Amino acid sequence: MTRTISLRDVTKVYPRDVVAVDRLSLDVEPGEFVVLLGPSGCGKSTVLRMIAGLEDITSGELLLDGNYANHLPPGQRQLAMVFQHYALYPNMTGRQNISFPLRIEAPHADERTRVNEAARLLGIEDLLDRYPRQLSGGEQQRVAMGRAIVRRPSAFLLDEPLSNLDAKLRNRLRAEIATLTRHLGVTTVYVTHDQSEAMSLGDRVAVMRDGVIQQVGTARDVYRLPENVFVAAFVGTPRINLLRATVHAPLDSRMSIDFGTQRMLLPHPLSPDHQMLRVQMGREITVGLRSEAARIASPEEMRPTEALLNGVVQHVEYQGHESLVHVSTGARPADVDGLEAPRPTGARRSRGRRQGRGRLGRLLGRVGQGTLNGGRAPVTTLERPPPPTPAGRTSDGLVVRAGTDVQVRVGERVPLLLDLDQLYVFDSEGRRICPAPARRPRPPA
Ligand SMILES: Nc1ncnc2c1ncn2[C@@H]1O[C@H](COP(=O)(O)OP(=O)(O)OP(=O)(O)O)[C@@H](O)[C@H]1O
Repeated sequence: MTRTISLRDVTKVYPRDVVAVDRLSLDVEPGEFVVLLGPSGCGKSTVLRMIAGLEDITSGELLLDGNYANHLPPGQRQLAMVFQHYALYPNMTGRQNISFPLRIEAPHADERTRVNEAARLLGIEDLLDRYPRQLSGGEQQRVAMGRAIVRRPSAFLLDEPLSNLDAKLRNRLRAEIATLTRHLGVTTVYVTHDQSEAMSLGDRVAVMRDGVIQQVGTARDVYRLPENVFVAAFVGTPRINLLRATVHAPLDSRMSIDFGTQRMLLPHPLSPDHQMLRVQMGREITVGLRSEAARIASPEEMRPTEALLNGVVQHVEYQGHESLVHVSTGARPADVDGLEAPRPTGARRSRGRRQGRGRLGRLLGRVGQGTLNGGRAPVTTLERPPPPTPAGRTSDGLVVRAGTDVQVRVGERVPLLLDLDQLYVFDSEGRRICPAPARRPRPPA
């Protein structure tokens, strides 16, 4: 059996008025794998713990298979939770650890078949007689998973189960968890602050910030259609380039986006999306461009949907199959608050960041650095070239993906062709206005 998990307007207030979760609603369908993704302290674990029954719900409703479940003790919820810290009993073997929940439920039953079955699924049959200290981190986490699945739960709640492991092992176990939960067909809610983990695991990803869900969607949707600048900045590597800009819309000439040192003329006639920008005239906007939306190429190669910018190469990250080129264009980077919440080493994190800020005020604020320059469609006006920046300084560089055939040197001035179909614009409150909410960007050529 697998379950539906529904949260309706759920709020959690800890002592001293710390609002950890704020009117959160989410429906997880039977067999679905949903990832809660967000920076440290945004309330992910609290949501999981409320579903598990380890935290009381301050207000709102938890429904399990449509039935009100706020009051059910953890043991009656038939949910299995796996934590970041494996929490194995050190004086028990793998087999004893895995069988422990069964022995609690039915002390005299023979649990060997179920333990063997769980061990086979996890590929740890040979490790059952070892103690935790004789197991690697990945093996310990498999035993912890074994302890969770042996009860044949109707849902898994996984709280950063891989974060203590090294990157290689994490990737491997990630794939194993995806295969295992699919095989078992069990509803899964998985918490992580690692966006690449979220994107590779979940049927859907719920991006959280300050106790509030910002967007729920497939990995593709949250990447390609971020509803606000926070989601755009939190999801994707390298981080989306974000630039401050203004819309210039004179009655007698073409509309443009100004980045300060460079002006990007919008193609005429305006696309429906670009028409939406007219109302932003005079207000500050944020322009977002992912690294794959710009290319270093000669202006003669410019396509009708591209715009030209010039920049100066600041730094080149060689990645083998490609290079990430940091280019200074002289535009002002936009900041998004809260993306980089420091991750405490202990279990608890900072609190009470909510006071004194409106909801939308909190939205803007948290993006890291990113730099972009706007250039613009069929015609780009370079009013003045960007000033060269000291070599090695990359914080204000627009990051552009380049193939291995593109050879550039630090300090070199390069043309950038920007794909306008992949241009995001966010209003002064951080909401995406372009592509318009009902429209989708075209896939890259
Ligand atoms: N028992 C508690 N008492 C008081 N405040 C708490 C308690 N547990 C969590 N908090 C606060 O609630 C907020 C959300 O915490 P939570 O652990 O849910 O965040 P998280 O997104 O899971 O973070 P992390 O990724 O670091 O695990 C934080 O501000 C945290 O300090």
